[in-house]
Amino acid sequence: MNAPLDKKIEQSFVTAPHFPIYMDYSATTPVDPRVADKMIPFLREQFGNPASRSHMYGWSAEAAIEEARGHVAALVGADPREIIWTSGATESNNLALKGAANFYKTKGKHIITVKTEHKAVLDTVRELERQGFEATYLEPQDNGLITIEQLAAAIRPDTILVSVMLVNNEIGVIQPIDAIGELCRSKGIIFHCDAAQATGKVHIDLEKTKCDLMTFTAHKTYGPKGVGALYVRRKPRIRLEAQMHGGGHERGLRSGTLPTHQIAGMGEAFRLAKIEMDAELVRVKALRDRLAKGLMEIEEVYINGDMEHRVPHNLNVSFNYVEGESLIMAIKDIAVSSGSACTSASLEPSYVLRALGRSDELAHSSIRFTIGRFTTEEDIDFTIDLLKSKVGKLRELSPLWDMYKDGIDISTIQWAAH
Ligand SMILES: Cc1ncc(COP(=O)(O)O)c(C=O)c1O
Repeated sequence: MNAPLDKKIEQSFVTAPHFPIYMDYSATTPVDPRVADKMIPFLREQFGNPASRSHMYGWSAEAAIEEARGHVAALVGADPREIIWTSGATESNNLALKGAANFYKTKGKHIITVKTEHKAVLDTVRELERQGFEATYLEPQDNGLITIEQLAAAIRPDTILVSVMLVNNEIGVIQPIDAIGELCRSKGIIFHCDAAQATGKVHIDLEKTKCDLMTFTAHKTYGPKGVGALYVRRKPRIRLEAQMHGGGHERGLRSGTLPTHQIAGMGEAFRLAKIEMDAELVRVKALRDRLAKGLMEIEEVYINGDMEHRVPHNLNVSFNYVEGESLIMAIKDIAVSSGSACTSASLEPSYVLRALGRSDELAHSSIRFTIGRFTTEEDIDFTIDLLKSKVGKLRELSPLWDMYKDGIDISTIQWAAH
């Protein structure tokens, strides 16, 4: 099942003598060529260590880093001094959650998060539980969203930290972070938000939104992999316990020599996102609507997650009466994800779709289409035609589909146990 990667690539070339159409933008985005151009000088001439204070090499690297910090801050309405560089969203989530929990543990030991968060939050909270913290995992409604009433009901006198993501990586739904922020602030609780999937897709204004810690990563917004940032609010001031010790970089919060080329790339990616976001949202929404309309022409197709409170880049669809693995194999001409890419090594149905109340069968037969800056109308039309044809063919082989067509209610059948 888990063939080595070179074998998988080789096999995929056998069936598809070209790279498939990329529809997996939530796993990672291509690096925008303008971003790559911005990075190159820092790998060549301007290779200095930004912490070198005594010569031009260091100064020019430091200037690039501060410029990039300004671009990241500007996209989200923050002060540049509130941006701490990290290696990506996983590290930012770890620093935010472990850092805040440990700094404020004398105030209380209760943390609230949501069952549909990314593993970088869930596993970090689990680790904190092992260290003696207590956690509540909110169950989303069947549209993938939590309500403010649910959160209010879960808050206890010893709650110190709430972590709710902005945009879900599997279903693209947008959680109500303004209301969450208001509630947390009124109760004196720290609010962390994983916004890895949100930058360039949702307007973020941290001057207005009462969020204390926010996670970013470059590689979901046309920047390079391996670089991210954590927003740490200054007013009111949020304190963290550092998780990485060493040279005292980033005001002691995250030691380690800064990767200038990566950071310059993230800055450029976020600068472009700010300029181009509004036009891009309109274009991507038109593409997503075209895709949704085309796929809904197929019988027994269900969209997962709320369609209104959702980024236009995501369409997560369950194809009933089709075996998920067979479907993925049949549509190798497009690069998509079944559930989250981060968990696709396992064949477990997506925990996010399960949390929405989808049956294992429907969760298994779901495909996440995620599109973006370089997706074209031709890509969308190709995808619709491919899905129509392959779903039809797979259903021709399916006894369950025959039964459904004969009007038999499959849920009433008593299957023999093996
Ligand atoms: C919501 C969310 N959080 C965190 C991560 C991890 O990000 P990174 O790859 O930058 O560590 C991802 C990426 O899959 C994500 O989608």
